[in-house]
Amino acid sequence: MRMLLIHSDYLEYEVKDRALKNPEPISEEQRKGRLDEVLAVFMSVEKVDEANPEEVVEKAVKEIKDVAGQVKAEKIFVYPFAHLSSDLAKPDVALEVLQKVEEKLKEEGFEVKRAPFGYYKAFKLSCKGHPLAELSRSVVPSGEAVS
Ligand SMILES: C[C@@H](O)[C@H](N)C(=O)N[C@H]1[C@@H](O)[C@H](n2cnc3c(N)ncnc32)O[C@@H]1CO
Repeated sequence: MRMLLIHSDYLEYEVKDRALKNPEPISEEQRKGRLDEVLAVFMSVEKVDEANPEEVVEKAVKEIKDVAGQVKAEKIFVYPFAHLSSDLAKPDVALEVLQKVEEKLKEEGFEVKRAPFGYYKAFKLSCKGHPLAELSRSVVPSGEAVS
C-alpha cells in the first residue's frame, strides 16, 4: 500500500464517470463530497497487500494516525488513487481494504469521508504547505519487500 498524505485546508471531489466496469454503488449524495481542515490520504492498494489485507489495514491506520497526530488533523479523507503504484491489487481487495481503513479510523474517533471507488473524479485540494503538509508512506504485510 502506497499513501500520499496532504494536510489541506480542504479537499472536495465530484464523481464524473465510471473508471471500472463495476464501480462501487453510490448514492446521489456521494457524487460530491468535501471536508475542510483535513488530512487527505491518497491510497493505492498493491498486489503485495493481497497476502495479508488485515495486516496492511492495521499498518496503514497506524501510519495515518501518526501523521494526523503530528499535524493535529481530526478529519481524514480516504481517497482511492490508482496512480501511486504500478502493481495494483485487484479492485475487490482494494475496496475492502479502503473500507476497513475508513471503519477503523472512525473507531479511533476521527471524522472520516471516503471518496467513491472505481470512478473518474474531479477534485480540488488546498495544501497547507507547512513542512509536514506533504508526506508519503508505504506499508506491506510482514515478510514482504516494499517495492
Ligand atoms: C481514475 C482516477 O481519476 C481516480 N482517482 C482513481 O484512481 N480511480 C480508481 C480507484 O477509485 C479504483 N481503484 C482500482 N484499483 C485500485 C487500487 N488497487 N487501489 C486504489 N484504488 C483503486 O478504481 C479506479 C480505477 O482504477
